[in-house]
Amino acid sequence: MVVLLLTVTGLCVIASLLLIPYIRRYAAAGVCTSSARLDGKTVLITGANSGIGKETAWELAARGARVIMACRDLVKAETAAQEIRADTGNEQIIVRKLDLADTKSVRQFAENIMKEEKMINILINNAGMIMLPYTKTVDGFEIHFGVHHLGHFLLTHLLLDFIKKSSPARIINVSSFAHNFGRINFKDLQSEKSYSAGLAYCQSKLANVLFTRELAKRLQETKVIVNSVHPGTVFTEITRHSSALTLVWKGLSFLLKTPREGAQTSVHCAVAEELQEISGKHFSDCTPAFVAPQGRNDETARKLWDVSCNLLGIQWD
Ligand SMILES: NC(=O)c1ccc[n+]([C@@H]2O[C@H](COP(=O)([O-])OP(=O)(O)OC[C@H]3O[C@@H](n4cnc5c(N)ncnc54)[C@H](O)[C@@H]3O)[C@@H](O)[C@H]2O)c1
Repeated sequence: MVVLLLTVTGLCVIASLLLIPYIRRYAAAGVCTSSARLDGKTVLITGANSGIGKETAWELAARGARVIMACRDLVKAETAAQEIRADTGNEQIIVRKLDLADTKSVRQFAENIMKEEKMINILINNAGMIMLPYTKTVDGFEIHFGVHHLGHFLLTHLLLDFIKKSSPARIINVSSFAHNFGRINFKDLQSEKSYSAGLAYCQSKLANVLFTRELAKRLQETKVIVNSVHPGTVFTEITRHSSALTLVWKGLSFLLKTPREGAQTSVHCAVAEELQEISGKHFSDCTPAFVAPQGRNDETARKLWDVSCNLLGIQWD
């Protein structure tokens, strides 16, 4: 019994030590130090009406960018846009409807953007959620995989030629440290045989890392770079679907990053001059970060790409 208790305590201590760098608020280490301006550039951010996305929009608007906030809820998005316009004095904040859980909405959105806009210099695939009970997207995909991976995969595919024409350009996929606990279960990608909301989240965040890796390879001859990001553990409303997780988040809030701090790594990847040639990497606290072995597997990345194309009925060579 004593041995068991000591072992469990020891494991908890080791786990805490390993996790501390990922949950602790880095007052200085995680701040984007670049002073690059984005006047004349256009940025598109998904899920920009709250949390990390909203603060990313604020930061990039303050640097002079035209910011397109791609959101599900137009009322919330317009309220957030008004705040950003008032705070930054930048009137170029555009709100557009996008539901990543519906491929028709993604297609309509991309079509409208390419008609309305002259360029997209920075695409930030940020929208997300966690701990939903088993839910399917409009097209029948498991919600975490469908929104985080397939929705953003399709959006990027549809906009890529337009982004290439706007280059130099950058794509940022907001993933998570949670990718470390993920596995791509090709035998049950939609978690129909067994479902765990946590594992579905981890699988989808691993998919973000693998997508980044494969896309970077395919963009080698272009002036478009793509990187993934762990924003830190951030006190946002992302826990809204789980009251237990919301309690934990509130209890730990003094340790967690604020949304503004959580936006820093996305901002860094979007603007830092020294990243102009850096692609296919993963960042945390504005520095290159560890990628789990399953996130570095080229065969899995290629297979996931092909399977994603099949699921979405698209050709993307
Ligand atoms: N908060 C954290 O600790 C943390 C840690 C690691 C990674 N992340 C990632 O950061 C990103 C932003 O999360 P956040 O913490 O700011 O949460 P948040 O809930 O504040 O913001 C997520 C946004 O995504 C939007 N969204 C969700 N589903 C959508 C859909 N189908 N179509 C369009 N928009 C949709 C929401 O409306 C919301 O505006 C997510 O990808 C999340 O996985 C967050």
